[in-house]
Amino acid sequence: MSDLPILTAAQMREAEQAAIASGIAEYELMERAGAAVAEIIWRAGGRRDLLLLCGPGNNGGDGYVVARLLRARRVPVRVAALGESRTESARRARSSWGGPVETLEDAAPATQIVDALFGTGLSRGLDSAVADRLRCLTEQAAFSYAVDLPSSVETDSGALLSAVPQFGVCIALGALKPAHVLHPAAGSFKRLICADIGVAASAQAHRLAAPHLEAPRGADHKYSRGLVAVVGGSMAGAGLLAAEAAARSGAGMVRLLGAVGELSGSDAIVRVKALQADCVEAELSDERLATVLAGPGLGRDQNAVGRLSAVLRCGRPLVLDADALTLLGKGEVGDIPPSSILTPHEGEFVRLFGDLPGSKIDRTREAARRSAAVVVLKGSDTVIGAPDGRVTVATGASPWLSTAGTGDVLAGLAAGRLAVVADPFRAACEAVWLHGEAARRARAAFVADDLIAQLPAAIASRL
Ligand SMILES: NC(=O)C1=CN([C@@H]2O[C@H](COP(=O)(O)OP(=O)(O)OC[C@H]3O[C@@H](n4cnc5c(N)ncnc54)[C@H](O)[C@@H]3O)[C@@H](O)[C@H]2O)[C@H](O)CC1
Ligand SMILES: [K+]
Repeated sequence: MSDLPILTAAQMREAEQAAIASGIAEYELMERAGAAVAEIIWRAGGRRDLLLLCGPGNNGGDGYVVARLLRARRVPVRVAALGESRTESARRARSSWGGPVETLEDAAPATQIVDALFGTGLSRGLDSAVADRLRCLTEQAAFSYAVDLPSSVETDSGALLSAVPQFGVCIALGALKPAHVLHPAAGSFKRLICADIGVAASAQAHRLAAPHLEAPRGADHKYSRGLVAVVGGSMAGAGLLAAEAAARSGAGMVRLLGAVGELSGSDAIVRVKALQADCVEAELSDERLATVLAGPGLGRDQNAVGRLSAVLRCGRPLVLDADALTLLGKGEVGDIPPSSILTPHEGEFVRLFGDLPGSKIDRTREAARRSAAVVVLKGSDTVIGAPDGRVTVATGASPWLSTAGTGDVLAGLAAGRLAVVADPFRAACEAVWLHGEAARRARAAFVADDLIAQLPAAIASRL
């Protein structure tokens, strides 16, 4: 998996303009885009009959290039257009096609369908007749492709501006856009391919890539590999899940602070009785501690407030999750220490940061800037933001992860990786990737404990 750049529509236009300024003609970019799309379709579909739906802008222009190139390979191609072409490049591509152009209403279905109606220039939802026709034709095709983006998705937010059919393949041109990684738009295709069209795209946002992990060195010992303290609480099972994940994250040692003797679990986890804030404070004064995690099963009563306050004062890099985030959102405890990792779900995020504007990427980036912490905004599209503006988005997470305790596992993993690598953004990225990989390996109908069992293999796969 590569860390592909993610560009907004405006950033993509800038990159395109820079390419044009460097001497590549705009029409040449359209030819490259069309050639990349045609090649992908040709390899998968060969000479199966194909219907191209072309819109009025440059996305439609790409479509006419695809039509011409596949016709040259003797694919039976038909083209249906939504009105006249409105850009110079699109008119040139249409006249180079030179073949018949049907209307969308009259076009008969085909084995393969290509949606080149709208790309990054879509400004509003499709008219209902157009959306209906696109859905019907796509559903009747055996192979379906969206050029750059499925028509109807908002490029920068991933929102659906009108109903979108399910496409087989989406071919992103030049770079990924937020809609390729953010839901619901990212759920409107089964497979995503990013085609290189020779436009250099540098971005602060990337798709999360598989990490490169390091094995311990010969001279390492349990403290040099990272000592993690997990501050448990009234719901002891959640704290134990997090501690178990931290213990299998590559860290050297895990201490679970809370009630002693209530739960089973790995004997490698050192249980320390620490029910009151002063006991927690004393335990967290250990100089060897690399990271402290608080939140899973912490509770929200006055005792929890006291213990969390001790955590926030302890001066170690923190991972804060669940109840810790809720208490922080209520303003009942101190501020978030810098260099922490916060792992909110949507509800916790809104309680902490309010209703921020923009896409999930924008909101996460802004929250990280405001809190000076790494923010992991969880979901089917988990976004990780750093205070300096870097963002990664994890795609393709197993829907089976929507089960109790998986958030506790992620928080424990983040704390463990933070203890190992001492860099909160890197640790958060590694934790999210390993969590997704453990879920992939656990396959279906798993519970949170099963993810923990998969962690050593997930880590071994990246050494
Ligand atoms: N960025 C690149 O490097 C390259 C991009 N290519 C392709 O170009 C499109 C973007 O093209 P653009 O002309 O800006 O926009 P669209 O084709 O998506 O459509 C704009 C067109 O449509 C009108 N419009 C918008 N919404 C609607 C609507 N709901 N109903 C009707 N009409 C609508 C709008 O007014 C414009 O007229 C990008 O995605 C790539 O596919 C290149 O060809 C290669 C380089
Ligand atoms: K499209």
